[in-house]
Amino acid sequence: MKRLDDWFYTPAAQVNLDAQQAALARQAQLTKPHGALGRLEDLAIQLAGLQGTVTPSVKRVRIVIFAADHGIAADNVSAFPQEVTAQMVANMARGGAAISVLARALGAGIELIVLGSVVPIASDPRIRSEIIAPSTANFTQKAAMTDAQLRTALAVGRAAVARARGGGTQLFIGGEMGIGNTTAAAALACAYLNADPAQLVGPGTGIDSERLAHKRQLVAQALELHHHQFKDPFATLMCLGGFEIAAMTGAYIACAHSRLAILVDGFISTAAALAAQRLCPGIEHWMFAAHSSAEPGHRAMTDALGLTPLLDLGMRLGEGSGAALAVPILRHACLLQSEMATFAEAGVADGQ
Ligand SMILES: Cc1cc2ncn([C@H]3O[C@H](COP(=O)(O)O)[C@@H](O)[C@H]3O)c2cc1C
Ligand SMILES: O=C(O)c1cccnc1
Repeated sequence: MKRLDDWFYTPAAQVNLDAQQAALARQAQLTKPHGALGRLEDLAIQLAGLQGTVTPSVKRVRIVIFAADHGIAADNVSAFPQEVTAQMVANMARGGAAISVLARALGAGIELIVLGSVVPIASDPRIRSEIIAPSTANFTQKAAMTDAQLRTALAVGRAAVARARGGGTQLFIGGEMGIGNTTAAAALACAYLNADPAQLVGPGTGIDSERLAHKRQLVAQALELHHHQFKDPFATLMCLGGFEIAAMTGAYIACAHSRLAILVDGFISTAAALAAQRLCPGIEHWMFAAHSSAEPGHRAMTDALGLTPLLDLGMRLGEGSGAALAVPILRHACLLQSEMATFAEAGVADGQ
């Protein structure tokens, strides 16, 4: 049952406009032609507004990976078998996944949370088990999850942000692992954007054109089955989402409530961001889009959120990997804002 006083409907915190204004003024005094640092200037100014300081910092980065299996995987929508979700979580715990390498290189903290797995995950202190069910239901037949399951998933994300906040995190990255989740993400994108599966459903891990046509057909079938729910963003997420997508949605909303900047990764993360924006208005001001995913349909979502991706490396991995690669850009934007000399300090003549 929808209750408007539920925490996830609370609008995002207001950005600190005074800090943003002060950062803008400082940019004009730094020893460079006005605007010469391009988007790095905008990033520093936005971060100043989010962190409430003229000298923002994103030294302390937290990456939280949410993993879960999907009922829709039974319909052959991925190039890989469903067991890969659990196998990749184990790989992440051992430090061998792409995101493990990137997190190490950044000195970023990483947390692994499993919300649903068809393969039992061995007890491992590096993996947090928040199992809701082995997988979501197949959304071509019924709602992917129940109201209670969605609330639990959202709360798992919120709790992860509370732990990150407690550790002094300055930038939050959500990553995901879940075979079949590009189908769920595409279905969500179609529902929230009222778009055609032909435009937004793509090959994910790399299926051929015949299976892609089948994947589009399944999404169209799910949209037909659940369309009467699409006026309600919560019910839309319940019908079409995944546990990991919903947890990421909850995490993003908690960031926007607790004044924590969000770096959004690729296709699946952006679907979670879109869900978050429909539940929690204004959250897009707390977000940066890290990169353009090669998955077609990503662009429609970043456009709808009003976000311009920082990188375009042709990546289509997920795990938070594209976001990790964009961290140095944000870090350097902050360092330039904080450490460059002003014209007055350096004795350099200012321009007009
Ligand atoms: C080895 C491997 C590592 C991954 N890391 C992220 N994904 C990505 O691929 C999956 C989504 O694609 P689809 O919808 O086609 O299944 C997700 O788990 C996503 O994070 C991976 C996929 C595989 C196979
Ligand atoms: O951009 C992503 O997040 C993505 C794209 C394809 C497969 N897995 C993840």
